[in-house]
Amino acid sequence: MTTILSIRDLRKTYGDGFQALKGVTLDIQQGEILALLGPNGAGKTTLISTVCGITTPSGGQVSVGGHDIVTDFRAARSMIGLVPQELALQPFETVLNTVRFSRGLFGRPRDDDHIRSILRKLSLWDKKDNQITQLSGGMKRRVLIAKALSHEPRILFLDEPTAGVDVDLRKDMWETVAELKADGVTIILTTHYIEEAEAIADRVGVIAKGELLLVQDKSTLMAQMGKKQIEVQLNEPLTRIPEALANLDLAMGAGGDSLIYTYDTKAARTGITGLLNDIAAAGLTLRDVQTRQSSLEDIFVDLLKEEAA
Ligand SMILES: Nc1ncnc2c1ncn2[C@@H]1O[C@H](COP(=O)(O)OP(=O)(O)OP(=O)(O)O)[C@@H](O)[C@H]1O
Repeated sequence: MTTILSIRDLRKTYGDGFQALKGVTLDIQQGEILALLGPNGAGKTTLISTVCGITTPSGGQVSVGGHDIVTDFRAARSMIGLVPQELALQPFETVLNTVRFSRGLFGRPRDDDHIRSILRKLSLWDKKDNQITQLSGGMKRRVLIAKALSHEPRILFLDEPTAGVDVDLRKDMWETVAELKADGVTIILTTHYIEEAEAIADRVGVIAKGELLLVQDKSTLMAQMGKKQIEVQLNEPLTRIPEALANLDLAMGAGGDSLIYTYDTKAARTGITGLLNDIAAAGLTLRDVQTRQSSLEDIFVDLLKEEAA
């Protein structure tokens, strides 16, 4: 694996003294999709803006394809495409000219074949002569992506690509991101939507109050999510777990009137049938059974709670 973006101890203190980034360290591998999750004000946009040179870092280093974003800014920036949160577009310009113009801003020679292929990929070719103002919100978002891809960047930043977007359009956007990845583009996106991270990311990072709390493979996180608990409520409270159930790795609920069994939802055998049989064989009778599943959302909320404590 090749590291395409390396962020080391990145700090940002705004002019009013507010510390928006408190030493973020992160390596991004070529071709991966990383989703950055975090509550409002966590520092996600600041992180992206700093890497893209819109905001100056207060400390730390960032290099893009080996180019330092401060001392070798042009080379670093030319490798990056940025899709901002706001729909900042010239309303009366045509789609084609808007995207062509963006490429020119990076000093790249005109290449209509490349622009055509981007517009085709983003299903915008039919609209190439339309003014931006004639497009739907979803199409405008696609134009922002086309602009960001116009100069052939290797890394694409998407800042909340589906904020306020309906479900169909969100799924559409996920497909577009998957196609870009298939073309070898590295993608870093910020999102408030946990299901978005679940749907498209290879890795998930959680950021809060300017600190990166966790970065992990999505599959590892999903394995954590895959845990489910079954709580068996008993008619008679226990003082201790009966000997006959000792090999089941059970926990006793508060007050001793329930037994809690944790299992992996993805396992071929969950062991629930055996559990219920063994409980009956131990002479215990059930009053009720409840199941609980921990989700990425639970993990996320717990992390933020720990951080606040
Ligand atoms: N120019 C600025 N001057 C002072 N503080 C700022 C400035 N820009 C952002 N901040 C503060 O820095 C913090 C991080 O903001 P940022 O926009 O990076 O968060 P975010 O994670 O992208 O949030 P959201 O999810 O709401 O977009 C916030 O508390 C914000 O108020």
